[in-house]
Amino acid sequence: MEIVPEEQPAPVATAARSGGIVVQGVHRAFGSVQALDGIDLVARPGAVTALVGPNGSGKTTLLLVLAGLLVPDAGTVTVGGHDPVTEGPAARAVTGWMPDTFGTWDSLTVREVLQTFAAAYRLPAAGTAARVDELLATVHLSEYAGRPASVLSRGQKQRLGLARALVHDPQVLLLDEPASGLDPRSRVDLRILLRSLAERGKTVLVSSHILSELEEMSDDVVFVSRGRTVQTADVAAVGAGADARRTWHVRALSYAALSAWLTQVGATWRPDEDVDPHRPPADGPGGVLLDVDGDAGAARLVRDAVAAGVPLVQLAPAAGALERAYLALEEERR
Ligand SMILES: Nc1ncnc2c1ncn2[C@@H]1O[C@H](COP(=O)(O)OP(=O)(O)OP(=O)(O)O)[C@@H](O)[C@H]1O
Repeated sequence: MEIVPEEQPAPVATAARSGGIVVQGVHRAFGSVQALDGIDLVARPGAVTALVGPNGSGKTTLLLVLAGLLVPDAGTVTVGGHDPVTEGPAARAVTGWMPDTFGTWDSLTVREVLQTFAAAYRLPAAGTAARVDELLATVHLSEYAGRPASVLSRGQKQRLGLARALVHDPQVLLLDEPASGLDPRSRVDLRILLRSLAERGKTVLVSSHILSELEEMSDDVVFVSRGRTVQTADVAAVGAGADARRTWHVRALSYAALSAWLTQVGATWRPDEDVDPHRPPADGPGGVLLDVDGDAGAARLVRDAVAAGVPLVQLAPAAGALERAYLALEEERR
């Protein structure tokens, strides 16, 4: 039985004990580049945790450490209750890993790729065929089962990589940019699949630059920069900054009426990106970007615009909550 010292903070101890991920003070350098510089992270079982940070901030390096493919220079790591360095086989048995790029598996069919991984994880041969069929159906590759894996498109390869990561029904799933190359339908499928895995108690850690997508599927978010964690947050709480001043897209059936009214009431606005500021629509529809104080301010805007006869058709935040939080953090760190 694994013993977690009592003095550890509650979320850390819980995540370590119950099949989550715990990273504490991890360092890893490549020559003179300090890719991880004391990073900390907790990913809970039963939740999707988003790993967010600029290019080169250490996300892939961290995921490689968690997958047991890179040895950290310092710090401690627990994945599904095991240390990937000292308990490699046990950690790998509970970990599914989807890298951002794949090899080509030149001589194997799509089905054989999954059979090979099933054998590597020592799944009982009797159940393998059914498991492989189930996974191929999950990632919508059944019709490609007999085709060489090397001829798959980029997005299809991503989906095969996801099936590969799931082959042994791992407790912990590590996904590096899983949505890149996926078409819109496959992105929705990915989101639904990751949510359902979390609901089954799995620990899902996913890195991506598509913040709107992460916002829809994640429970927690860990922002990293220069190899360190800069903030950890509950995604719902990030979205709850309802009082903050932010930019909205506002669109009306008459751009002229909208812009004239906003000017008259002294609002801070500018033409939206699809409007040519030198030739604004004279009597057609069009939109503006408008700075408004909080959700209450947006509600007042709609009320006043309608009362003034402006034919409003759309009011939407110009960026999602996660994107705003990310940009604000980046701004702070400049
Ligand atoms: N094998 C390597 N050899 C040398 N430097 C490396 C190696 N792998 C990563 N690095 C460096 O470590 C830093 C972190 O890289 P990493 O790939 O972890 O970032 P990332 O956050 O995943 O970036 P991206 O969002 O662009 O995928 C970068 O400065 C990168 O150049």
